[in-house]
Amino acid sequence: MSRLPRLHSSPTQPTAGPSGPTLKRKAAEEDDEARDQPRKLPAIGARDRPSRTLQPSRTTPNLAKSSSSSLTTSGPKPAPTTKLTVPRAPNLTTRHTRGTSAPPATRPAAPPARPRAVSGRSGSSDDKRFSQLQTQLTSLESARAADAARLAQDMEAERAKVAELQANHAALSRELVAARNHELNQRRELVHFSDEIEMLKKKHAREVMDLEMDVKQKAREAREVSEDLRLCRGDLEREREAVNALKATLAMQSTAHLTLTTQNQLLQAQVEAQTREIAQLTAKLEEAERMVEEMRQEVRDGEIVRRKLHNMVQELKGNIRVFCRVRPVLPSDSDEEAKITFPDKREHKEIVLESSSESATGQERKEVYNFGFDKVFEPRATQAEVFEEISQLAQSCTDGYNVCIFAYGQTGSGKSYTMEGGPTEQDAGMIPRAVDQVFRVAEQMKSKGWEYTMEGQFLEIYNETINDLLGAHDFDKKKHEIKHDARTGTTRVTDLTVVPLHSAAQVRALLQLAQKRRSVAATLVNERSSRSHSVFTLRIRGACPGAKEECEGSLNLVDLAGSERLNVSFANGAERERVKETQSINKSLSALGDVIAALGERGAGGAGAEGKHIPYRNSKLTYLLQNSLSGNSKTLMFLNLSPLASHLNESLTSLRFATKVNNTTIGTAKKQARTS
Ligand SMILES: Nc1ncnc2c1ncn2[C@@H]1O[C@H](COP(=O)(O)OP(=O)(O)OP(=O)(O)O)[C@@H](O)[C@H]1O
Repeated sequence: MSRLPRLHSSPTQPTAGPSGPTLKRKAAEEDDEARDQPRKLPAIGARDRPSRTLQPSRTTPNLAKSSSSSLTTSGPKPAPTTKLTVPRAPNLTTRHTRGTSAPPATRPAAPPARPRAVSGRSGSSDDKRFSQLQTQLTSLESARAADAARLAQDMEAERAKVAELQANHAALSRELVAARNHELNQRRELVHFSDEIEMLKKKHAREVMDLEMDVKQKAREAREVSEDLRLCRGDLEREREAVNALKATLAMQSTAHLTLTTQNQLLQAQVEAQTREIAQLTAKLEEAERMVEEMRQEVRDGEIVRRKLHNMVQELKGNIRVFCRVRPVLPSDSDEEAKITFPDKREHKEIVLESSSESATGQERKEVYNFGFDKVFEPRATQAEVFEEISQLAQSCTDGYNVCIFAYGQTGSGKSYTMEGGPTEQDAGMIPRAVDQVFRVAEQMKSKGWEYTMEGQFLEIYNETINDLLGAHDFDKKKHEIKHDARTGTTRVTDLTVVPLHSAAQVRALLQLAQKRRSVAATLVNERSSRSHSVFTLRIRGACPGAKEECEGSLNLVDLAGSERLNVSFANGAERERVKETQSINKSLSALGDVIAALGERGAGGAGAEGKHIPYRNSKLTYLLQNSLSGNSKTLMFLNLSPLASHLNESLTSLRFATKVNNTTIGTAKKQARTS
């Protein structure tokens, strides 16, 4: 390893690297080069071994001296031989020796040939010259002989030197071989170290790479860790805040806990006191409950008594009662107002109509018609005031009685207004108010142990045909029949829609639906509501498990068709249809009159009164209302009157019919009640 710096610092050795030749290859190349140029090896060896220099022979200066002297005299001057070339010395010496010891035979013969050719051109000068040359030649020959002798001596000396040089050469060759071997070893070592260095470099590069990756990985991890640290710090900060908040809350809670503990102790003391109080109160409550039960029983007994008394009052009022109502003059009315007065300001039971006519003598004849009914309502009477008078009947209905309220009067006299009313709450008529009342009473009766279920149906009788106003089908499609149950005193109409009723609002919606269907069915010549009877029936079933009592009542609210007489003499076309309607209306209304008259006769007693036939079957209306008119019902008739003078005659006819009804006694209504 100590030699590594030298290898790196050498200018001839390229540094190892991925692009340049490797040290090993370089050494191999140098080795090959050395083999190709063996003469340079001593120089390499000399470089490796600087201390060893080649020593010149002791005889060399002599040789150089002799050669120089011989050349100076006999040929061109030889090149200086200060640098001794060891291998040539023997060859030179050998040639030199051969030249001197055995000179070629041709060389001495050449000079005589040239004088021969010259002597041919000039005689004496040539001879002279020839003799000079002969002289020179002789001197030269002698000089040459001397030189030869001297050269022979030199040769001997040179040979000795050559032998010495050869010995030196052999020694040097051995040294060279040793140097080569050494160099080879060095090269091997060099290659080995180069390989080692290469491996170390690769290992180092790998380690560096690994370390770099490690560094990157660590840097990444460090970044992640610092990010985590930052987040953790944030979390920590928040947690600290939360902990601080919790500490504050805890402090508050501790205070609150202390307060509550104190309060709790106080409350426990109170609870104990109250427990004692409760025990006392429980005893009192049990006593009170016992008393309540006793009072409930009293209420139930009182209710039975009230019903009996209520019924007695209704009976005293008469089973068919008649209320007369005169509508106000409307802005649309163009006719003169009739003279109608109401003299009974206290009980409101009288109505007086006055008419004036001219007698045959031209005198004014005044006629006064006085009528009395159960109640007479002036035009200014409100719907609420009218209903107040009939609310008792709605009460009877929940008590298990059949109640029938119908409106009678000519077209436009206010029947529909009285029964159904207008759109506002204030204008609501008898049907919605009666239904409200029934639901209200049913609710009140709950506290007395009564539970009610209700159902409703709505039909019209048009031209003696029953139509279902709550049905899903068109009018006049289904045939409906009226069925009476003599045993229960109830009436059913076949295939009629019966709707369970749960609230007064639902009943109002049903009434609106029915009204819409009637207006859809109306034509130009046929104001259907005026030309048909409509009957809304509310059936109520009540049960009082405590009293082991059940009851079933019904409320029939009837809006009759207009009762005016029509001149039918010359009817044709559309009028003929109207005549048919009027005839059927008249038929049913006169049938109603007949039924009431027959009932009156039977009620009045007399011969054959008991077995008097009541012609209920003469019209659909009377047959439907049979149970309501036969004494098994509390019946109320509204007589609606027009205030106009032009309607006076119709009003008088209606008043007479109503008086007949009012005077009729139809028997005593029976309560539809069962006890179990
Ligand atoms: N007491 C009243 N107060 C105010 N307006 C009334 C009163 N009675 C009736 N009317 C009005 O008189 C008009 C006719 O009344 P209504 O339609 O009730 O008569 P009707 O006898 O039912 O007629 P129809 O037989 O043709 O059905 C309606 O516009 C109604 O609002």
